[in-house]
Amino acid sequence: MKELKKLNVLFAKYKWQFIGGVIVTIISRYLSLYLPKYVGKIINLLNDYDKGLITDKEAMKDDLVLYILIILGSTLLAAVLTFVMRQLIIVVSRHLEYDLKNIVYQQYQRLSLGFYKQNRTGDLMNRISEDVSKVRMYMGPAIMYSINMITLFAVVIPAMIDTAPTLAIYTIIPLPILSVAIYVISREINKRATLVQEYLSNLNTISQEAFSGISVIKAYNLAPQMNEQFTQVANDSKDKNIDLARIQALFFPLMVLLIGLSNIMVIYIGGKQVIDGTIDVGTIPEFLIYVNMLTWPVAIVGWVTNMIQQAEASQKRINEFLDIDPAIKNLNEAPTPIKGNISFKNVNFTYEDTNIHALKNVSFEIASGKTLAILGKTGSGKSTILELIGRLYDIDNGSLTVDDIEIDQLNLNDLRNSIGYVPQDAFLFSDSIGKNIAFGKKDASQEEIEAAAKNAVVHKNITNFTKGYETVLGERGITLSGGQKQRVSIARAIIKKPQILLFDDCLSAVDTETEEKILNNLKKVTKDTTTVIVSHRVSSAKNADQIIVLEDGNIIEQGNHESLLANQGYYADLYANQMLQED
Ligand SMILES: Nc1ncnc2c1ncn2[C@@H]1O[C@H](COP(=O)(O)OP(=O)(O)OP(=O)(O)O)[C@@H](O)[C@H]1O
Repeated sequence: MKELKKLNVLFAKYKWQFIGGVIVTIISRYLSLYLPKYVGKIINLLNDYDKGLITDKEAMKDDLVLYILIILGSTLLAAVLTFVMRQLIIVVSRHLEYDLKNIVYQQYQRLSLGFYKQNRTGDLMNRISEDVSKVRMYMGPAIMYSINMITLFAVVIPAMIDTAPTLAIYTIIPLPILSVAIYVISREINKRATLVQEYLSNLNTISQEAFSGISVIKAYNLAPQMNEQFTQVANDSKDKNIDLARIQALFFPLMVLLIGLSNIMVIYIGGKQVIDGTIDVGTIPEFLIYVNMLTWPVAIVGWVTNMIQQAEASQKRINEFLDIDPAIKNLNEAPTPIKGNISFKNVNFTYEDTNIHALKNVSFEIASGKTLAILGKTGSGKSTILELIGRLYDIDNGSLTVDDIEIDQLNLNDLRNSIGYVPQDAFLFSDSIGKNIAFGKKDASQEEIEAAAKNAVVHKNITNFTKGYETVLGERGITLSGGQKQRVSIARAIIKKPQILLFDDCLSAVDTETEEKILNNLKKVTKDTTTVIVSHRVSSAKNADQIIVLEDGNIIEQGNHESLLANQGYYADLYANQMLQED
């Protein structure tokens, strides 16, 4: 229960509903005692009449009607209260589930990029859906059934002992056996159900990958292999389902058997006691009802125990994420407006998970409003520089300042708000193109959206679609070409009019002519914006105020187009090669 303690804060928020739920449960269980008591009385009355002990038939009839009305009234009231109990406790559990999901989601948003690189999306999704659902089972049904069972025991057992103590002991004996048996079975059911779940998720992964990669599958004629793989996993999944069905099939017969045994015990022992004259005949039906009232809650003890164990395991997984301190924290809540002077002095950076020393003693400066281009072979550390400017990671040592303030001393929100970032692989949401562009600026008008699209040279492509800016992208919407995606992503960044623009090789999928147009437009609209362009193409870099060339995390060349050409190094070679290709 250690892990579940974390939920107490949440429970406290709804304590009155809980207390109400407990009170209502106690009253409703108390009312349910009237049924067995009065059934017993009715049988005794009829028995007395049968033996000729009652002579006033009319008075007896009146008593019978009264008893039946009492049974009806108490049962009805108990039913209404049971409904209220469910309303209180189960509704609270849904509120708690909602609160918990929000807490987990907010924590996800706080966590740094490194966390997402280390954890699989499926796992993140599972903790917020599957695990939270299992915890809800503890917060709702498990607690409700436990309260129900405890109160039922507290009222029924004293009533039984009060009526017939010996018979009560014999009747109660088989119940713990039932409880243990159900516990063992439901544990096995859970084990098998978990396996079924795992196989189902394998099946989902295979089908999802087959659908997403359908073009590769068709091009390589891999359909038969995929079929075979799918059939294999589907077969395993079916076997696991059958295993589960087998054990589930045991559950109810076992319950019926044990209830039957308890009933026989009541009739056998009770019958003997009636013959001995120690109890009335009406006590037998009264006890039969008690047994049936107690069986379900007792059976449920095993089930509830399992539910709590599962919730404990799930909450442990949730806590693992909740307890993580984000690697990147905002150390300054005071506003720090950003102008965009960026300076790297002997910056070193190593990726913790791979231990790759991605930047080695990197130094350069960009004045506000100037453009820096970064070139270099793949894996040389270009994107890493952009990630450090966006403070997605903190540097190991050296100094990285923006407007002469160490980057970690800036208000993180101000820093991020001042940056327009276009990643290497443009990610667009399954929403309209217009909304995807406006994502960079919440209150953007249609004119602003179109102006950004025009500057990113994608406006014409968009207006060619039948629905224009309303065209929905994503799984069920249309898919844009690589170059179109990149340009929509650029429009999203520039609509924000940021102080710093970071372009991570985001012109790679557009032809050089369009690239030229975009860069010229950018020059006009981002006059005061510090721009960093990562590229493999000299054409993207040649007009920059400053160019650096990286190799294996080191700056090997630094200057502008002319000085680097004169240098006759990597840049000059690259330029010569690329000019040759264009010719
Ligand atoms: N999140 C990460 N975790 C661990 N290592 C990483 C991570 N991102 C990049 N690296 C490693 O750091 C080095 C520099 O990567 P970076 O992405 O900065 O290169 P790049 O110059 O932008 O390459 P490309 O031109 O292919 O995009 C590479 O060796 C890469 O494998």
